[in-house]
Amino acid sequence: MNELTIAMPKGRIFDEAYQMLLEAGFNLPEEVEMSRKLMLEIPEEKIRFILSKPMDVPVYVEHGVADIGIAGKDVLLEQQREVHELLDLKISTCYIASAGLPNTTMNEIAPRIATKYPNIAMKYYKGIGEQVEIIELNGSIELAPMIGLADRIVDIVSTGRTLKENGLVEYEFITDVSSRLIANPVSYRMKSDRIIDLVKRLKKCVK
Ligand SMILES: Nc1ncnc2c1ncn2[C@@H]1O[C@H](COP(=O)(O)OP(=O)(O)OP(=O)(O)O)[C@@H](O)[C@H]1O
Ligand SMILES: O=P(O)(O)OC[C@H]1O[C@H](OP(=O)(O)OP(=O)(O)O)[C@H](O)[C@@H]1O
Repeated sequence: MNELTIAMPKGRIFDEAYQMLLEAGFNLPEEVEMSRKLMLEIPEEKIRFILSKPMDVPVYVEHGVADIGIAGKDVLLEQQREVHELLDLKISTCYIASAGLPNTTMNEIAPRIATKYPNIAMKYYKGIGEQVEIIELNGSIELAPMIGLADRIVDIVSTGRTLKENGLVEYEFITDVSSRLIANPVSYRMKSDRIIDLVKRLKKCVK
């Protein structure tokens, strides 16, 4: 049996994704002590996990150092990497929307959009025929309209709490997001038995 290297996102997605693998019948330690270890070997299952930043999962998979990975659709849409998307796990669901201060219109000449997702935002505004200036930020995106840096933000909404607590309102829904199982195209051919088995088992656990 081939060994499978799985790139797992640390943070929000990890627990749900790991739980799904347990439900799919993989013999993994129930309590993953969240040590500082970035690589976890599970010899009984011939699985090795690498724990990475969510944004980096597709990088490891595209380069083939991980055979498969679990990544948010937001990250996949933003990066457009050469990976196969095998299954929608329907976990860590949220959506991407535009938001801003209430009752405001966008500056007509060069509206400014703050976001962690420059490609998604640019594609969206191009699609609706708006020419915008993108301001890329790495977090706390909601600050941008509050302090006059941008007319709108394009960001993830889950409960809506961050928008609300910062006095912002949602303007346009852009796209739904959930976590996906992705594979390196070469691994998919070379380790097809293992990967197809994994997909079949996970498919049964999708809720
Ligand atoms: N409320 C949410 N905010 C952000 N991402 C969410 C949310 N709900 C689900 N997700 C999913 O989780 C992923 C981000 O996970 P997480 O927040 O752990 O990482 P991150 O914010 O990119 O990492 P870091 O803050 O460590 O740089 C997203 O790519 C998205 O698919
Ligand atoms: O609708 P909600 O449930 O409030 O979730 C949405 C918020 O969560 C994420 O931020 P995160 O906590 O990752 O912080 P950061 O982007 O500032 O790092 C996202 O960028 C929103 O700000």
